[in-house]
Amino acid sequence: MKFKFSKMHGCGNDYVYADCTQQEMSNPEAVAKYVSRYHYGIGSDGLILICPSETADFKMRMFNADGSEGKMCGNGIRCVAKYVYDHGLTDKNPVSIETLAGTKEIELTVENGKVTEARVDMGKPETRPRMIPMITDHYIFVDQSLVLRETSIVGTDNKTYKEKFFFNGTAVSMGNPHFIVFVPDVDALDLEDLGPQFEHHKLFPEGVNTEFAQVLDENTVKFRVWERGSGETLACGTGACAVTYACMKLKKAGSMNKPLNVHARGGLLKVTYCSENDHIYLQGPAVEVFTGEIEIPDCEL
Ligand SMILES: N[C@H](CCC[C@H](N)C(=O)O)C(=O)O
Repeated sequence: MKFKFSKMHGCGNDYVYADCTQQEMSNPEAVAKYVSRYHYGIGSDGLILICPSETADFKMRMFNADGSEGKMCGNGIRCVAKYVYDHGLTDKNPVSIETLAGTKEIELTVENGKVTEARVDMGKPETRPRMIPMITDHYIFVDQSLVLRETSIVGTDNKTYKEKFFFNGTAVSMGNPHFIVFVPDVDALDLEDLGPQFEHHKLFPEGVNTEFAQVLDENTVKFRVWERGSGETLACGTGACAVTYACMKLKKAGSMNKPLNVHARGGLLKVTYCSENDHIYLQGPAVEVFTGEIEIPDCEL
């Protein structure tokens, strides 16, 4: 199977993008696994398809490195908007893109005919447990935060994890599930060890993206992320929005209608909570690195 692709990233959260406006791709789950392998494929956090839509200008389908389909991708949707504008598929600005988490509107910043950054209306954050989804039996809430105390957990992958860990976190959905844990020093964490324990915790029946956040001052927070289906990535757009909402809800940082500076390992995202419509707005760069064509042996699919 052969297809043309564009390699793009938002703050280092990189995906392989395939233009499927003329022809759909069969078994994208298998393609996502192949292109994400860092030494045998192209190397990426996953695959994003740009598809036609009956209800919006375009549709985005995103697949994590393990082939699982995500409902929304904040860094990815900025790159989709850049792709369709730069490659002449549309001259609209703003552009609307349908996702499994609803249709999003993206305002483009254009310099010399190319999109350099974009601002996404990410919609409303959701914190009701059953909407995350999160099963909160046997857990307690402490001042709106969820306190996990486990002697040992068996994950949804039936592995038994760490004898004891204790975290105080907050769950927010941006159309996909996030659990935000505030820590004193994100750089001191061993995410390879911690990440899977949250991702596969029975508390989250559909898995979870986990952000470890460190407040630097009232206008600045930094975070690392262990993404569901992709592991640690250099940035997570929906995660930055979830972190911003958690910071405001717990009065740790940020203020309404003013951008919070959210530093991911791969770059800076500016996130604003608008009190007028309860929507969160995500602003950040979108970069096309190179284009190419790849032939994937049928035996790999
Ligand atoms: N791993 C996520 C999808 C990608 C989100 C992230 N890359 C972003 O920029 O929002 C999930 O399965 O819900």
